[in-house]
Amino acid sequence: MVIVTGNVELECACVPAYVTNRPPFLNSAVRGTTKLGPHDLLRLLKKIEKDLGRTDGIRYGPRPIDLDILFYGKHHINSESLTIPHERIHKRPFVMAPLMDLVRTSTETDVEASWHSLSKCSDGLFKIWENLGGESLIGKEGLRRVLPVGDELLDFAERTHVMGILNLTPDSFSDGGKFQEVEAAVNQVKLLVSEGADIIDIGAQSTRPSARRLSVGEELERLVPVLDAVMKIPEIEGKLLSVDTFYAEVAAEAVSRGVHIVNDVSAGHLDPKILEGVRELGVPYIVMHMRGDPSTMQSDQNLQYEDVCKQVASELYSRVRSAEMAGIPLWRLIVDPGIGFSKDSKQNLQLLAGLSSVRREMSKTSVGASHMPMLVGLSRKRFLGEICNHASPVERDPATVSAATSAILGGAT
Ligand SMILES: Nc1ncnc2c1ncn2[C@@H]1O[C@H](COP(=O)(O)OP(=O)(O)OP(=O)(O)O)[C@@H](O)[C@H]1O
Ligand SMILES: Nc1nc2c(c(=O)[nH]1)N=C(CO)CN2
Repeated sequence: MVIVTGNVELECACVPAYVTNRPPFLNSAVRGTTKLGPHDLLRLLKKIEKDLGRTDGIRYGPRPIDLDILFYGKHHINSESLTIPHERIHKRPFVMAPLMDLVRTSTETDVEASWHSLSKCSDGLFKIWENLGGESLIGKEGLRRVLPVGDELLDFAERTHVMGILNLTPDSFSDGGKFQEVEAAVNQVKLLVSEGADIIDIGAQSTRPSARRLSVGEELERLVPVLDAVMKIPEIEGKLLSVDTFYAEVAAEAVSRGVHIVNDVSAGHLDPKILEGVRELGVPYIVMHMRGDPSTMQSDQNLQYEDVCKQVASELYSRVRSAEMAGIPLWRLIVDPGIGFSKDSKQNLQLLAGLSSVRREMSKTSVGASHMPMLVGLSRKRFLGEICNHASPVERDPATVSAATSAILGGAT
């Protein structure tokens, strides 16, 4: 397992260290496995830098890309051309920040444990990060956590973004049937944009428990004409589009037609090709929590939780990990607790009221997972009516209802 860090020149991201009269840089870190030895890996990185236009220039000076090896397994290397761990990790917040997102809190493997012991501080990487200023540095001194999407770098910490939902499903439980006609769908998108939507999510497959599963061909037949028409309207300029699909082929077709984000309610479970497909597409991926599939998600077994927040957090994290292992970097993932998917009304409320505890639970496994943008889909879900409905059979603990309501109103994500 190796960790490579890189930064590319950008219009806006982090203020660079060392040389300040150059444009800001986007910094990131990835972990992966390689058959290359450390020096061969360095040679490959140098070749990539060169292929991307880097020429020999001033040390620490401007460059289109810089790739460094931070760790290489448990190895400690000190040769003329290579020092591992990289000598300056501990001095650089812009390296430590993305590195911390990768390091798990419980060191599950010898290799990860060695990264802490090889670092220049006997208390390990977490202490180094804390000494530099830790999480308090984010948002200051030019250091921002961003999600690259389309031509933009979204800073989800800045404000809550609103997603408008367009269902092209005649059998959908909410607005089913209304927007089959392209024109009606386009008008609905215009309305959503005028009402403040930042992202438009288009789905052609119903995830209702009793819905018949559409084939790839059927889904595309519903989706493509609308998508093509929506892409042409001026109102969509500057907005993001996501496609709600669990099929790799639908995701690829939608992205080729201009969609920016793939929203997969199955988090990779329903089509074995989707994780790899999304990796190749290089777009953000919404990983939603659900047990089973839409036809089994509300079974008694799938509704069994001892602590819904804890279990959703840990099951969601394992999907995040699978996505990462399939090659989708953490910075492209958006997590979603899956309100209404394998949860009953009480569990939906507990989850909504406990969104911050979902994050806390995730941070116990991985610092990075706790910082991911979080999507919460509430639109017209049945349990919302039950919050207000006094005749509801749902057991309503007033504190839970009140916390859930403020989560909804306050944009807790
Ligand atoms: N862990 C490492 N990763 C990458 N390069 C390394 C490492 N250790 C030593 N080097 C050597 O450092 C040399 C200069 O690297 P590079 O051009 O990336 O420097 P820089 O970007 O100016 O500084 P820095 O690497 O501190 O960001 C490389 O040619 C390489 O031989
Ligand atoms: N990510 C995500 N996708 C969805 C959701 C949801 O809550 N989250 N709800 C849906 C139908 O209700 C359909 N699609």
